[in-house]
Amino acid sequence: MQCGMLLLCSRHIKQKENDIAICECKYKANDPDSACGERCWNVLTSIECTPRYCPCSIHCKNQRFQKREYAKTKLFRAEGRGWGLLATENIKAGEFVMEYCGEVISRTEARGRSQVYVSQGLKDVYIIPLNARECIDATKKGNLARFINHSCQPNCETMKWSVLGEDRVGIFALRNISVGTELTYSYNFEWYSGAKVRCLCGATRCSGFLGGKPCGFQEDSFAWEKNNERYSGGDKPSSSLGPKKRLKHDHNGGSRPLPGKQVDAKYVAQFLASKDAQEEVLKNEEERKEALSHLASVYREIEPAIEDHDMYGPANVLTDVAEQWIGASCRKLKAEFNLHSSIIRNLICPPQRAPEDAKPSAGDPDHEIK
Ligand SMILES: C[S@@+](CC[C@H](N)C(=O)[O-])C[C@H]1O[C@@H](n2cnc3c(N)ncnc32)[C@H](O)[C@@H]1O
Repeated sequence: MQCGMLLLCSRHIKQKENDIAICECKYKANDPDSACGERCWNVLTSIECTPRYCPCSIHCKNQRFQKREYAKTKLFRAEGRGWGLLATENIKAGEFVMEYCGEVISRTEARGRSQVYVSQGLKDVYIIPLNARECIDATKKGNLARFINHSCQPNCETMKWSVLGEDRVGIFALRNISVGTELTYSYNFEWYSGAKVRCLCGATRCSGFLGGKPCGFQEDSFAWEKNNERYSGGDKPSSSLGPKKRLKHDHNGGSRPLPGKQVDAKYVAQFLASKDAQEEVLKNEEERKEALSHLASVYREIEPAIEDHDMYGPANVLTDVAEQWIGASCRKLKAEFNLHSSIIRNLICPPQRAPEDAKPSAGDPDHEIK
């Protein structure tokens, strides 16, 4: 199997000078936030400043991955969940907790490895997605972040950052975390495991199992193992906790389900009185189909970026990708609106009717054309 690089090591690819993002911050001694704080353009776009290029030089605060500015933590035995990680200092909301380190491998490699791990009887899963093409595997090589357990109501989250031109994943506090609290984040991404693991996070709104999102190679079945409460061995989950259906790739190539309820325009058109009205509705239906197929082709093009968005939030979607998606979505919505409004308009207020049809039958005020 081909093995990728290890994030624990410092640098692998030399970043091209042209690709270095340089912010416009100016260090002011009386304003600590001036040196690459929350207002820094790089911070806002989840990019770490590059040493020697940052205008704030040694004062730059936006090199947390590079300088390993981790929160203080310690391992503890988490009941029923193996090892876990505790905060040994107060951590403020938004603070960087630590990087998720491990081997960077392709998604194909991750699938292969996960099958090998399952066959070797390894129960704990340490593979998380890095971007649309790669994963981080901390099974054999990693840092303390590999011990952070899942919670359905987590106090931390994962976020993708660009560090010296490479994607890296960090754990960040979602809220203020006081000393002695267990650190958790949601494993709500592709679940690289052979079995669904019963969640013991104890949250009131616990989803029941680890790994919320369906993953290409994962079977839609539970591996019921005896005498192991962590692996769905005990009482069976209620149907609401049952396996989620995997999203199938639809005919349009998108892995997203398209809207369920659709008007059957051809069927509706036959009830319209005038030929003009029928033609208008059918023309709008054609435009709606075109817009839908355009949206599907845009989706195919930008699928990797959309997947990144799902994993790490809107901050990671490039502007041109977002614009393409919004443009195609708006076109589809507009076409749908035109279709629906033409149907309603032509049903309620037909443009013209033949004189015979238009004549209300005597003594029947309900049939009067308004
Ligand atoms: C990244 S490891 C976390 C560290 C792990 N507890 C250990 O001892 O090495 C992920 C594994 O921990 C266990 N785990 C994490 N969160 C859990 C939870 N909420 N309920 C049950 N098991 C959990 C599962 O076995 C999962 O595959």
